[in-house]
Amino acid sequence: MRLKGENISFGYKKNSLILKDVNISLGSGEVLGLIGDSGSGKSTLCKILTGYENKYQGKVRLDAKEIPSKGYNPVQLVFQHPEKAVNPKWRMKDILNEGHLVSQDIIEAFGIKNNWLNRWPNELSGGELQRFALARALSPKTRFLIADEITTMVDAITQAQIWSIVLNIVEELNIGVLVVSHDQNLINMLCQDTIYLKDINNV
Ligand SMILES: Nc1ncnc2c1ncn2[C@@H]1O[C@H](COP(=O)(O)OP(=O)(O)OP(=O)(O)O)[C@@H](O)[C@H]1O
Repeated sequence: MRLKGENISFGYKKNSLILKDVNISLGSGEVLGLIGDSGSGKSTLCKILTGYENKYQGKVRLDAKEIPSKGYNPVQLVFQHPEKAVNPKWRMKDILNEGHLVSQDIIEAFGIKNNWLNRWPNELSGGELQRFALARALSPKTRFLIADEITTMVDAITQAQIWSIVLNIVEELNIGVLVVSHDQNLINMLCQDTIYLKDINNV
């Protein structure tokens, strides 16, 4: 399976593009890096690839098809701020199992402790919350993971731990991953290939 963005152009305002004719292609089981200056549109491209932003020009295709707009999204986005991706009025066990019942294997792989499950989101650290966000995103129905600065908020040891867990799971499930980061060393360590996004308004 292949996720492709073809000739993607997008601007938040009329006559002011942020992305211009961007092409990106990610296959099952591949780990692709996306690097670029701050403001070059990396997060915007992530939202387009996952269907959260749909007023763009160009095509996003999963094999030859559009990403389904209803039901489970096989292209899952996890971003830098897990606290913004969860309902603050839900307990962690409900957040975790919102889309599907997350397997015990995945819960254990992410080191999610039993006593975290009854807590509210504001009772966990950013790194702990991110483990929940990733555990629920890596469902058996997920085909691609768009990882937008997912470990920027944690220390180097936790970063290495989280990525090692993610890479094991995506390998097992043959999921393709887009790794978005400012950190060239991290990208070099994780990715087989990298694409660079230029800030088209600052060249
Ligand atoms: N909702 C929005 N409305 C208007 N402009 C926006 C919106 N979101 C982002 N932008 C602008 O679009 C540009 C690209 O933002 P984006 O977050 O995609 O960049 P980025 O490459 O991910 O940046 P960073 O590395 O700093 O996170 C920036 O100039 C930003 O100010």
